Amino acid sequence: MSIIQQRIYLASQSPRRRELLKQIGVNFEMLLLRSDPRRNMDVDETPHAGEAPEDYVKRVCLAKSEAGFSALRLRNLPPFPVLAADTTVTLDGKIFGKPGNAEQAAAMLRQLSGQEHKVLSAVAVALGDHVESAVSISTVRFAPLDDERIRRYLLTREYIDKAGAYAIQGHAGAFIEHITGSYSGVMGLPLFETVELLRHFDYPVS
Ligand SMILES: Cc1cn([C@H]2C[C@H](O)[C@@H](COP(=O)(O)OP(=O)(O)OP(=O)(O)O)O2)c(=O)[nH]c1=O
Repeated sequence: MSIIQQRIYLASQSPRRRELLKQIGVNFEMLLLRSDPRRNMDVDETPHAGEAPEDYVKRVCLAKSEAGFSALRLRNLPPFPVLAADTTVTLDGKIFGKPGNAEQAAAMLRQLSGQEHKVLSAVAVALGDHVESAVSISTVRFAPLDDERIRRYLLTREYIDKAGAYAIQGHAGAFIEHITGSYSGVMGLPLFETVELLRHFDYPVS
């Protein structure tokens, strides 16, 4: 007989992931790894040389969920499943993480302009040695963006903290001519894959 898990932890600082989980009625608690002074579990988010984008996003996501589960142990919290995610944008094999400043954001948006890119979102759940993950891949085609449009977008500051320097759920929604895949995945947490994984951990999702 399987045990029904009534609670999960979300190991994420991302407000988008919180919103998306709430949207589907998942009962979760936040696990803010970076706020734990005892931990030295910073996840290595630097792409390794020659690492394929899909391998990269999966590796980082698994590392976040495993670091999250270790943090539970350190804090003597009850061992419920820990969910984590990672999102990256990729164009021509290049990985676009979060821009460090407005110039980097502008450079990313100029490259995405008029092109089709992929958004990879990995989700992972860890409960001790039981760790599972899935990757959602979406294709997004941007309209051509001239410098003036990019300049105005940067003024919204919505590029901050977003992979690829844009947020589909904000003003950049108007840049998108076409998308195939998962809207929630582009936003940071692919809900279909998330629910599938949670079921494997006996978490009841309607
Ligand atoms: C492409 C895109 C990304 N994003 C966001 C989702 C992620 O929060 C962020 C990518 O960064 P991540 O490194 O995946 O996550 P994070 O650092 O924000 O949060 P965590 O604590 O879980 O590691 O980009 C959007 O909100 N909308 C979009 O359209």
